[in-house]
Amino acid sequence: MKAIEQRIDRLDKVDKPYQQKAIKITLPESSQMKQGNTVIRANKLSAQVGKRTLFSDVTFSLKSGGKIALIGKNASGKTTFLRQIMHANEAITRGDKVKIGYFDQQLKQVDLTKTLWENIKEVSIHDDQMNRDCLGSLQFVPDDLPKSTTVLSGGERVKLALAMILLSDANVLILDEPTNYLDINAMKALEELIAGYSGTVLFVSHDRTFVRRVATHILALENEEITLFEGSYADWENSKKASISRGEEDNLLIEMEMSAIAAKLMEPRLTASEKAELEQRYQEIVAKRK
Ligand SMILES: Nc1ncnc2c1ncn2[C@@H]1O[C@H](COP(=O)(O)OP(=O)(O)OP(=O)(O)O)[C@@H](O)[C@H]1O
Repeated sequence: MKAIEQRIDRLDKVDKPYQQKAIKITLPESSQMKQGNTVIRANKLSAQVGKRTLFSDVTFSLKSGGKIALIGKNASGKTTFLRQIMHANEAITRGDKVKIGYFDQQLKQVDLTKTLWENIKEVSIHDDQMNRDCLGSLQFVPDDLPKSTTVLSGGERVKLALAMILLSDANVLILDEPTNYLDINAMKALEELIAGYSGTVLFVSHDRTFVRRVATHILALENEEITLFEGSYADWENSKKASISRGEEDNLLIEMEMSAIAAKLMEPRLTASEKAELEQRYQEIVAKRK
Protein backbone atom coordinates (compact mmCIF):
# COMPACT_ATOMS: atom_id res chain seq x y z
CA MET A 1 0.00 0.00 0.00
CA LYS A 2 2.77 2.37 1.00
CA ALA A 3 4.57 1.60 -2.26
CA ILE A 4 1.40 2.42 -4.24
CA GLU A 5 0.92 5.67 -2.30
CA GLN A 6 4.50 6.59 -3.00
CA ARG A 7 4.01 5.86 -6.70
CA ILE A 8 0.84 7.93 -6.81
CA ASP A 9 2.65 10.71 -5.00
CA ARG A 10 5.50 10.47 -7.51
CA LEU A 11 3.12 10.39 -10.44
CA ASP A 12 1.53 13.51 -9.08
CA LYS A 13 4.89 15.24 -8.80
CA VAL A 14 6.46 13.97 -11.97
CA ASP A 15 3.84 13.58 -14.62
CA LYS A 16 1.12 16.03 -13.82
CA PRO A 17 1.49 19.17 -15.85
CA TYR A 18 0.99 22.42 -14.03
CA GLN A 19 -2.60 23.37 -13.73
CA GLN A 20 -3.64 24.75 -17.08
CA LYS A 21 -5.48 28.01 -16.77
CA ALA A 22 -6.03 31.05 -18.90
CA ILE A 23 -3.02 33.26 -18.37
CA LYS A 24 -2.80 36.99 -18.75
CA ILE A 25 0.76 38.18 -19.13
CA THR A 26 0.58 41.82 -18.18
CA LEU A 27 3.65 43.99 -18.62
CA PRO A 28 4.65 46.17 -15.66
CA GLU A 29 3.58 49.79 -15.89
CA SER A 30 7.14 50.90 -16.67
CA SER A 31 7.09 49.02 -19.98
CA GLN A 32 3.37 49.30 -20.80
CA MET A 33 2.52 51.52 -23.74
CA LYS A 34 -0.79 53.30 -23.80
CA GLN A 35 -3.38 51.37 -25.79
CA GLY A 36 -3.61 52.95 -29.23
CA ASN A 37 -0.23 54.71 -29.13
CA THR A 38 1.95 54.23 -32.20
CA VAL A 39 4.51 51.50 -31.64
CA ILE A 40 6.15 51.37 -35.07
CA ARG A 41 5.79 53.70 -38.02
CA ALA A 42 7.17 52.91 -41.46
CA ASN A 43 7.57 55.72 -43.96
CA LYS A 44 8.44 54.74 -47.52
CA LEU A 45 10.15 51.54 -46.48
CA SER A 46 11.66 49.47 -49.31
CA ALA A 47 13.68 46.30 -49.73
CA GLN A 48 15.56 44.71 -52.59
CA VAL A 49 17.59 41.55 -52.99
CA GLY A 50 19.94 41.88 -55.90
CA LYS A 51 17.88 43.45 -58.68
CA ARG A 52 14.58 42.17 -57.34
CA THR A 53 12.32 44.53 -55.42
CA LEU A 54 10.56 42.76 -52.55
CA PHE A 55 8.48 45.80 -51.55
CA SER A 56 8.71 49.53 -51.96
CA ASP A 57 7.28 52.75 -50.51
CA VAL A 58 5.59 50.96 -47.63
CA THR A 59 3.92 53.35 -45.18
CA PHE A 60 1.85 52.40 -42.12
CA SER A 61 1.56 52.77 -38.33
CA LEU A 62 1.14 49.90 -35.89
CA LYS A 63 -0.72 50.68 -32.68
CA SER A 64 0.00 49.33 -29.24
CA GLY A 65 -1.71 46.12 -28.16
CA GLY A 66 -2.42 44.85 -31.69
CA LYS A 67 -1.81 41.26 -32.72
CA ILE A 68 -0.74 41.75 -36.33
CA ALA A 69 -0.27 38.90 -38.81
CA LEU A 70 2.07 39.52 -41.72
CA ILE A 71 0.88 37.41 -44.63
CA GLY A 72 2.31 36.86 -48.10
CA LYS A 73 3.48 34.18 -50.46
CA ASN A 74 6.65 32.14 -49.97
CA ALA A 75 9.81 34.16 -50.60
CA SER A 76 7.82 37.40 -50.91
CA GLY A 77 10.01 39.12 -48.30
CA LYS A 78 8.29 38.58 -44.94
CA THR A 79 11.45 37.67 -43.01
CA THR A 80 13.31 40.54 -44.68
CA PHE A 81 10.56 42.93 -43.56
CA LEU A 82 10.56 41.63 -39.96
CA ARG A 83 14.34 41.98 -39.77
CA GLN A 84 14.12 45.56 -41.01
CA ILE A 85 11.62 46.35 -38.26
CA MET A 86 13.86 44.68 -35.69
CA HIS A 87 17.06 46.44 -36.72
CA ALA A 88 15.34 49.73 -37.69
CA ASN A 89 16.55 52.13 -40.38
CA GLU A 90 15.81 55.68 -41.51
CA ALA A 91 12.37 54.67 -42.84
CA ILE A 92 11.27 53.24 -39.47
CA THR A 93 10.35 55.15 -36.33
CA ARG A 94 9.68 53.42 -33.04
CA GLY A 95 7.76 54.68 -30.03
CA ASP A 96 9.96 55.85 -27.11
CA LYS A 97 9.21 52.95 -24.82
CA VAL A 98 9.39 50.22 -27.46
CA LYS A 99 11.53 47.23 -26.58
CA ILE A 100 11.54 44.56 -29.26
CA GLY A 101 11.77 40.82 -28.65
CA TYR A 102 12.58 38.73 -31.73
CA PHE A 103 11.88 35.06 -32.30
CA ASP A 104 12.95 32.96 -35.27
CA GLN A 105 13.84 29.33 -35.86
CA GLN A 106 17.47 29.87 -34.91
CA LEU A 107 16.42 30.06 -31.23
CA LYS A 108 19.51 32.07 -30.38
CA GLN A 109 18.02 33.17 -27.05
CA VAL A 110 18.16 29.63 -25.62
CA ASP A 111 21.46 29.14 -23.77
CA LEU A 112 22.39 25.50 -24.24
CA THR A 113 24.81 25.54 -21.31
CA LYS A 114 21.91 26.20 -18.92
CA THR A 115 18.82 24.38 -17.70
CA LEU A 116 15.31 25.21 -18.83
CA TRP A 117 14.55 27.03 -15.57
CA GLU A 118 17.86 28.97 -15.60
CA ASN A 119 17.01 30.20 -19.10
CA ILE A 120 13.65 31.43 -17.89
CA LYS A 121 15.09 33.09 -14.78
CA GLU A 122 17.72 34.83 -16.92
CA VAL A 123 15.13 36.86 -18.84
CA SER A 124 11.81 36.82 -16.99
CA ILE A 125 10.54 39.98 -15.33
CA HIS A 126 7.62 38.07 -13.77
CA ASP A 127 7.33 36.13 -10.51
CA ASP A 128 7.92 32.39 -10.32
CA GLN A 129 4.20 31.64 -10.22
CA MET A 130 3.71 33.35 -13.58
CA ASN A 131 6.85 31.67 -14.95
CA ARG A 132 5.48 28.28 -13.92
CA ASP A 133 1.97 29.03 -15.20
CA CYS A 134 3.36 30.06 -18.58
CA LEU A 135 5.54 26.93 -18.85
CA GLY A 136 2.64 24.77 -17.65
CA SER A 137 0.33 26.16 -20.29
CA LEU A 138 2.93 25.07 -22.85
CA GLN A 139 2.75 21.53 -21.38
CA PHE A 140 6.02 21.52 -19.50
CA VAL A 141 5.90 19.50 -16.26
CA PRO A 142 7.78 20.31 -13.02
CA ASP A 143 10.40 17.65 -13.80
CA ASP A 144 11.36 19.52 -16.99
CA LEU A 145 12.61 22.57 -15.10
CA PRO A 146 16.05 21.27 -14.04
CA LYS A 147 16.63 19.60 -17.43
CA SER A 148 19.57 20.68 -19.53
CA THR A 149 18.26 22.42 -22.63
CA THR A 150 20.44 20.09 -24.72
CA VAL A 151 18.07 17.17 -24.00
CA LEU A 152 14.94 19.06 -25.05
CA SER A 153 13.32 18.14 -28.38
CA GLY A 154 13.15 20.69 -31.20
CA GLY A 155 9.51 21.46 -30.37
CA GLU A 156 10.32 21.89 -26.66
CA ARG A 157 13.13 24.32 -27.45
CA VAL A 158 10.73 26.35 -29.58
CA LYS A 159 8.24 26.44 -26.68
CA LEU A 160 10.97 27.47 -24.25
CA ALA A 161 12.15 30.27 -26.56
CA LEU A 162 8.54 31.49 -26.87
CA ALA A 163 8.02 31.40 -23.10
CA MET A 164 11.26 33.37 -22.68
CA ILE A 165 10.20 36.09 -25.07
CA LEU A 166 6.67 36.34 -23.60
CA LEU A 167 8.02 36.62 -20.05
CA SER A 168 10.81 39.09 -20.92
CA ASP A 169 10.68 42.88 -20.63
CA ALA A 170 10.08 43.25 -24.39
CA ASN A 171 6.75 44.95 -25.19
CA VAL A 172 6.72 44.41 -28.98
CA LEU A 173 7.19 40.79 -30.00
CA ILE A 174 8.25 39.93 -33.55
CA LEU A 175 7.64 36.23 -34.14
CA ASP A 176 8.84 34.70 -37.42
CA GLU A 177 6.95 31.43 -37.88
CA PRO A 178 6.49 30.54 -34.19
CA THR A 179 4.06 27.73 -35.06
CA ASN A 180 6.52 25.57 -37.04
CA TYR A 181 7.33 22.41 -35.05
CA LEU A 182 4.49 22.99 -32.58
CA ASP A 183 1.90 20.28 -32.08
CA ILE A 184 -1.77 21.19 -32.02
CA ASN A 185 -1.94 21.58 -28.21
CA ALA A 186 1.10 23.83 -28.11
CA MET A 187 -0.35 25.89 -30.95
CA LYS A 188 -3.59 26.37 -29.01
CA ALA A 189 -1.61 27.30 -25.89
CA LEU A 190 0.35 29.87 -27.88
CA GLU A 191 -2.89 31.33 -29.27
CA GLU A 192 -4.14 31.82 -25.72
CA LEU A 193 -0.88 33.24 -24.43
CA ILE A 194 -0.75 35.81 -27.23
CA ALA A 195 -4.42 36.71 -26.73
CA GLY A 196 -3.75 37.29 -23.01
CA TYR A 197 -0.51 39.21 -23.59
CA SER A 198 -0.77 42.95 -23.00
CA GLY A 199 1.96 44.03 -25.45
CA THR A 200 2.02 44.18 -29.26
CA VAL A 201 2.74 41.09 -31.38
CA LEU A 202 3.74 41.11 -35.05
CA PHE A 203 3.96 37.58 -36.43
CA VAL A 204 4.23 35.40 -39.51
CA SER A 205 2.58 32.00 -39.54
CA HIS A 206 1.69 29.66 -42.39
CA ASP A 207 -1.02 28.12 -40.21
CA ARG A 208 -4.24 29.77 -41.28
CA THR A 209 -6.22 28.59 -38.26
CA PHE A 210 -3.65 30.23 -36.01
CA VAL A 211 -3.78 33.47 -38.00
CA ARG A 212 -7.58 33.37 -38.01
CA ARG A 213 -7.73 32.98 -34.23
CA VAL A 214 -4.97 35.34 -33.18
CA ALA A 215 -4.78 38.30 -35.58
CA THR A 216 -6.56 41.56 -34.83
CA HIS A 217 -4.88 43.21 -37.84
CA ILE A 218 -3.41 41.97 -41.12
CA LEU A 219 -0.33 43.29 -42.90
CA ALA A 220 -0.60 41.89 -46.41
CA LEU A 221 2.53 41.70 -48.58
CA GLU A 222 1.32 41.43 -52.18
CA ASN A 223 2.58 42.76 -55.47
CA GLU A 224 5.55 44.49 -53.85
CA GLU A 225 3.27 46.41 -51.51
CA ILE A 226 2.48 45.99 -47.83
CA THR A 227 -0.96 47.12 -46.74
CA LEU A 228 -2.32 47.32 -43.23
CA PHE A 229 -5.84 45.99 -42.83
CA GLU A 230 -7.63 46.88 -39.59
CA GLY A 231 -9.52 43.69 -38.94
CA SER A 232 -9.28 39.95 -38.49
CA TYR A 233 -8.16 37.44 -41.11
CA ALA A 234 -11.79 36.50 -41.79
CA ASP A 235 -12.61 40.18 -42.41
CA TRP A 236 -9.61 40.45 -44.68
CA GLU A 237 -10.67 37.36 -46.67
CA ASN A 238 -14.16 38.81 -47.06
CA SER A 239 -12.83 42.14 -48.23
CA LYS A 240 -10.61 40.31 -50.72
CA LYS A 241 -13.55 38.35 -52.04
CA ALA A 242 -15.39 41.58 -52.62
CA SER A 243 -12.51 43.27 -54.39
CA ILE A 244 -10.84 40.67 -56.59
CA SER A 245 -11.98 38.43 -59.34
CA ARG A 246 -12.77 34.81 -58.69
CA GLY A 247 -9.67 33.58 -60.58
CA GLU A 248 -7.31 35.85 -58.66
CA GLU A 249 -8.91 34.86 -55.37
CA ASP A 250 -8.57 31.16 -56.15
CA ASN A 251 -4.92 31.59 -57.05
CA LEU A 252 -4.23 33.53 -53.86
CA LEU A 253 -5.91 30.89 -51.69
CA ILE A 254 -4.05 28.16 -53.59
CA GLU A 255 -0.71 29.91 -53.00
CA MET A 256 -1.49 30.19 -49.30
CA GLU A 257 -2.44 26.53 -49.04
CA MET A 258 0.80 25.62 -50.84
CA SER A 259 2.75 27.64 -48.25
CA ALA A 260 0.89 25.89 -45.43
CA ILE A 261 1.67 22.45 -46.84
CA ALA A 262 5.32 23.36 -47.45
CA ALA A 263 5.58 24.41 -43.78
CA LYS A 264 3.94 21.16 -42.60
CA LEU A 265 6.39 19.14 -44.70
CA MET A 266 9.22 20.60 -42.60
CA GLU A 267 7.78 18.98 -39.46
CA PRO A 268 10.43 16.40 -38.42
CA ARG A 269 8.01 13.98 -36.78
CA LEU A 270 5.98 13.32 -39.93
CA THR A 271 5.44 9.66 -40.75
CA ALA A 272 6.23 8.47 -44.27
CA SER A 273 2.51 8.10 -45.06
CA GLU A 274 1.67 11.61 -43.75
CA LYS A 275 4.51 12.99 -45.86
CA ALA A 276 3.32 11.12 -48.95
CA GLU A 277 -0.24 12.38 -48.37
CA LEU A 278 0.94 15.98 -48.03
CA GLU A 279 3.10 15.68 -51.14
CA GLN A 280 0.17 14.31 -53.10
CA ARG A 281 -2.06 17.14 -51.86
CA TYR A 282 0.66 19.62 -52.87
CA GLN A 283 0.79 18.22 -56.39
CA GLU A 284 -3.01 18.35 -56.68
CA ILE A 285 -3.00 22.00 -55.66
CA VAL A 286 -0.15 22.88 -58.04
CA ALA A 287 -2.21 21.32 -60.83
CA LYS A 288 -5.18 23.59 -59.95
CA ARG A 289 -3.11 26.76 -60.18
CA LYS A 290 -3.93 28.75 -63.27
N1 LIG B 1 20.77 37.90 -47.87
C1 LIG B 1 20.15 37.54 -48.97
N2 LIG B 1 20.79 37.42 -50.14
C2 LIG B 1 20.16 37.07 -51.26
N3 LIG B 1 18.85 36.80 -51.33
C3 LIG B 1 18.15 36.90 -50.20
C4 LIG B 1 18.74 37.27 -48.96
N4 LIG B 1 17.77 37.29 -48.02
C5 LIG B 1 16.64 36.93 -48.64
N5 LIG B 1 16.86 36.71 -49.95
C6 LIG B 1 15.84 36.34 -50.94
O1 LIG B 1 14.81 37.30 -50.83
C7 LIG B 1 13.55 36.69 -51.00
C8 LIG B 1 12.68 36.98 -49.79
O2 LIG B 1 13.17 36.25 -48.67
P1 LIG B 1 12.41 36.23 -47.28
O3 LIG B 1 13.10 35.19 -46.45
O4 LIG B 1 12.35 37.60 -46.74
O5 LIG B 1 10.96 35.75 -47.71
P2 LIG B 1 9.76 35.14 -46.87
O6 LIG B 1 8.52 35.77 -47.37
O7 LIG B 1 10.08 35.24 -45.41
O8 LIG B 1 9.81 33.62 -47.30
P3 LIG B 1 9.21 32.29 -46.62
O9 LIG B 1 7.74 32.40 -46.59
O10 LIG B 1 9.66 31.21 -47.58
O11 LIG B 1 9.86 32.17 -45.27
C9 LIG B 1 13.81 35.22 -51.24
O12 LIG B 1 13.79 34.97 -52.62
C10 LIG B 1 15.19 35.01 -50.65
O13 LIG B 1 15.84 33.94 -51.31
